[in-house]
Amino acid sequence: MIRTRALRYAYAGGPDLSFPDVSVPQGGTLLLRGNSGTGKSTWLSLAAGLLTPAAGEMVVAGQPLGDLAGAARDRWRSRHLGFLPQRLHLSQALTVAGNLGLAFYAAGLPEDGAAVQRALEALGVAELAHRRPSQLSGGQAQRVALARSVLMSPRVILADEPTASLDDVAAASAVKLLREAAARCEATLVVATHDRRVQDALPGASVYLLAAPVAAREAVA
Ligand SMILES: Nc1ncnc2c1ncn2[C@@H]1O[C@H](COP(=O)(O)OP(=O)(O)OP(=O)(O)O)[C@@H](O)[C@H]1O
Repeated sequence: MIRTRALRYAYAGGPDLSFPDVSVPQGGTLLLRGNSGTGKSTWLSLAAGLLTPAAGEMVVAGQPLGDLAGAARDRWRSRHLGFLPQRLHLSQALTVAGNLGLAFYAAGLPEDGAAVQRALEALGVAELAHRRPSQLSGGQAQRVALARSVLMSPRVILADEPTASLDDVAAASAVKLLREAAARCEATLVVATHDRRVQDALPGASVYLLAAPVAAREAVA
């Protein structure tokens, strides 16, 4: 589950962002919509505990994030959160399997090769385990990154613009994979996007529309 109340974030020298209150049950789907610059990536970073809000409360997978700091926050993120970033951040120095193994390292857990294999199989990319990320197509790399994000059976999966620069067929497939991965983990799924196609592919999602920050709205007026 995810619940926020009166959430705000202010970048130093940047806009003051206010977010609508959100409430999604465990296993539910949240679609964060909004034009470029409305704060979608910022909201995801707040939910991941990578940024600390200027004001307000955020509870993610039952954990009030304000109660966590430092190492405890990093441990919580590594164990309970799956993150599919817009830029996939796969290390070219490692194989596909090695990239997934890093998730265990980050969580302070011994590497579980069988779990890596299972995650790759579930996403249909097990035969790519020994390749380098540079040897993958865009769609294959996204599947690998998704396998990495669900490796720990997270309580929450955050996806940032998962359909950016994909054609209609690939976009529908990316959203379907995300939905299926979330269902397998019984995770809450959050998709942040300005892509209207995603909403059609996520029937039943709670939709929250982010508005432009106040300074930007005044600049347009
Ligand atoms: N590090 C930063 N310092 C100052 N301002 C920032 C910083 N990062 C983001 N911003 C500003 O905060 C606002 C929200 O940015 P954010 O990246 O969260 O939006 P977004 O909705 O994810 O955009 P996009 O769809 O283009 O990725 C924008 O006005 C952006 O310029």
